[in-house]
Amino acid sequence: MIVGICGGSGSGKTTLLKRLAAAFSDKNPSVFSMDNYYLPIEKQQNDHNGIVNFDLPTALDEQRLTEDLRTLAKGDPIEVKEYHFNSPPDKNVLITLNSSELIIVEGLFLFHYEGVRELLDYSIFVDVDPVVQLDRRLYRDQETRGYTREAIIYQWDNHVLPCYESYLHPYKKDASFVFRNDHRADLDFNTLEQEIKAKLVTVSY
Ligand SMILES: Nc1ncnc2c1ncn2[C@@H]1O[C@H](COP(=O)(O)OP(=O)(O)OP(=O)(O)O)[C@@H](O)[C@H]1O
Ligand SMILES: O=C(CO)[C@H](O)[C@H](O)COP(=O)(O)O
Repeated sequence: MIVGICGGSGSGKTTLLKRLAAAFSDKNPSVFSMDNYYLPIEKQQNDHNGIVNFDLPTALDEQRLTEDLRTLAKGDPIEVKEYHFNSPPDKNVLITLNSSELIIVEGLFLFHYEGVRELLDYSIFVDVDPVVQLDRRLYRDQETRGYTREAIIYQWDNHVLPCYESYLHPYKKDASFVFRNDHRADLDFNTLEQEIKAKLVTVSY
């Protein structure tokens, strides 16, 4: 069974993925991020001001992501290069990921990529106030990426928000579960866990 976690930047996709992986540790789930499929910087598109826009579906290798998910769904292992924003592509570590009866993947464009969407047995949309998301992004990008506040706000207004409107929000209504990642997160997590448990009984590869 493949569970896909989608949601805006800083909404809490990775946090939810880790929490689900821990809750279903008895299944030894395969977990990974769409971020591993970012194309190298020279293949990224610039906006009208010459600033790289990482928030476009073309920023990633959609075909390879789709093929890898298909391979995992068949029960075969895949090899992926783990993506780290600040490290050059040749420094990214190649890891082998074994398949499992439970595969959990997170990423911005999972629902937008049609081939990926069709492979998902269960889809989760992580929903949180955009003000909170921007706060988290300001913290992350200043602390770990060394961006200025001005650069982060520019990216937010010109790349991240338009991306949300075009490639994320339209799919929210069709998600199997909308996870409210605020004071209701624990409540929603309990419901979500039960739903996935029930679904696991009906879906198997
Ligand atoms: N329910 C929550 N309460 C408080 N903080 C949270 C919650 N969920 C996530 N966070 C925090 O918000 C930040 C972003 O979360 P996370 O990394 O999971 O988001 P993401 O959608 O994967 O985005 P990114 O790829 O930018 O990290 C992290 O610092 C995480 O610890
Ligand atoms: O920073 C980026 C890629 O590294 C992109 O701008 C994207 O918005 C990140 O999304 P997320 O916060 O969900 O990883």
